[in-house]
Amino acid sequence: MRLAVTGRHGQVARSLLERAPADIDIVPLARPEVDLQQPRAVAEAMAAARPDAVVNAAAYTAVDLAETEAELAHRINEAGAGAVAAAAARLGIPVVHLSTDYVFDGSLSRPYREDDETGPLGVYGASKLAGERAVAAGNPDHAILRTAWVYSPFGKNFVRTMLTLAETRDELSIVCDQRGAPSYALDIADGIFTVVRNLLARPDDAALRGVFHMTGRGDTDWAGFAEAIFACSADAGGPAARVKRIATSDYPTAARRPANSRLDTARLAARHGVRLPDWRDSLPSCVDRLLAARRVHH
Ligand SMILES: NC(=O)C1=CN([C@@H]2O[C@H](COP(=O)(O)OP(=O)(O)OC[C@H]3O[C@@H](n4cnc5c(N)ncnc54)[C@H](OP(=O)(O)O)[C@@H]3O)[C@@H](O)[C@H]2O)C=CC1
Ligand SMILES: Cc1cn([C@H]2C[C@H](O)[C@@H](COP(=O)(O)OP(=O)(O)O[C@H]3O[C@@H](C)C(=O)[C@@H](O)[C@H]3O)O2)c(=O)[nH]c1=O
Ligand SMILES: [Mg+2]
Repeated sequence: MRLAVTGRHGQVARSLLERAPADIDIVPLARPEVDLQQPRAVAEAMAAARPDAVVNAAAYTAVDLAETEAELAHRINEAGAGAVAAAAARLGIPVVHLSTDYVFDGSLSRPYREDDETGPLGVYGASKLAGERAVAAGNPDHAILRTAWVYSPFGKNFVRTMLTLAETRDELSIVCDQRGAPSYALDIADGIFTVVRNLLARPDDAALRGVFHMTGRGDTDWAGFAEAIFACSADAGGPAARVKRIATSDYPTAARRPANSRLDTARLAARHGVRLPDWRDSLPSCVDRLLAARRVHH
C-alpha cells in the first residue's frame, strides 16, 4: 500500500515514517515542494504520488502564536486541509485527517464525545474546527481523528520542553486545572495504520467514516504529566525539577485553553478496534529516547 503523508518533520509524520509496517510505503508530501498554502501543488503532488490513501499530518500548531496569525492558521488548517481532502476525492481515495481537543471549550465535566457541541476558545482550535468541516465537505471518504497533548521523541512537545527547562531550573510552575490525555505520536501512528486499512477494506461502511476521538488511555493534568516526566527522567539519570502546581490564572498565555480536554474514545474502539495504550506506559521510552539524543548532542 502507498500512503501519502503531508509534512515530513512533524511529530505524527515522523512517527508514521518510523512505524510503517513492511507492506506500507510512506510517500511524504512536504515543504518546500508541497506547501499546504498552495492547493495546486497539493493536488499535483498527490496525483503524481498515486497513493491508496492520504494522511494529512501537516498543520499550523503554534497555539499562542495563532492568536496573531489567524489568517495563516486558517490558510493551512482550513483551506490546506480542504485541498488535501478534495485532491483525495478526485483520486477516489480516503483521507485521514488529524484534529484536536481544542475544538471544545472544555466546560463539560465528562470526557467529550464526537457529537458534543464544539466551541473553540482560540484561533488554533477554530482553524482546526473549520478544517474538519473543509475535509468533510471535500471528501465523504474521510476519517477525522481528534487527538490531544501529543508527545514524541520528535519536534516540539511538552516532554521535550520539560526536560530542557529542568536542566537549568530546580522548580517549575505548571498548571493543574487543565485535564487531558497525553497521546504518544508513535501510538497514534499505529492507530492511523489500522484506520487506513479499515477504510480501504470496507469502502462502503459508513460507520468507519466521520469523526473519531483517539487519545492515550488514562488522563492527568499538565502538572501531573510534568511530574511523571521527571519521575521517568530521574529513573534514567536525566534532569528533574520539582513541580509547583498552579492555576491557569497564574500562567497567562495569549490563547485560552480548555479546562477539560478529555476525549471519550469509545467510538474508535467500537468501530475501528483501535485503543491507544495508557500514556504512562508509553512515556518512559519517549523520555529515554529524548535523553539519549541529548547525550549525543552535549
Ligand atoms: N501537537 C499536539 O499536541 C497535537 C496535535 N494535533 C494535530 O495532530 C496533527 C499533527 O500534529 P504534530 O505532528 O504534533 O504537528 P507538528 O507541529 O509536530 O508538525 C506539523 C508539521 O506541519 C508541517 N507544516 C506546517 N505548515 C505547513 C505548510 N504550510 N505546508 C506543509 N506542511 C506544513 C510542518 O512539516 P515540515 O516541518 O515537514 O515542513 C510541521 O512539522 C496536526 O493536525 C495537529 O493539529 C492534535 C492534538 C494535539
Ligand atoms: C512550559 C509551561 C507550560 N505550562 C502550561 C501551558 C499550557 O496550559 C500547558 C501545556 O503547554 P504547551 O505549550 O505544551 O501546550 P499547547 O501548545 O497548548 O498544547 C496543545 O498543542 C496543540 C497543538 C493541541 O492540539 C493540543 O492538544 C495541545 O497539545 O502547560 C505551564 O503551566 N508551565 C510551563 O512552564
Ligand atoms: Mg505548544
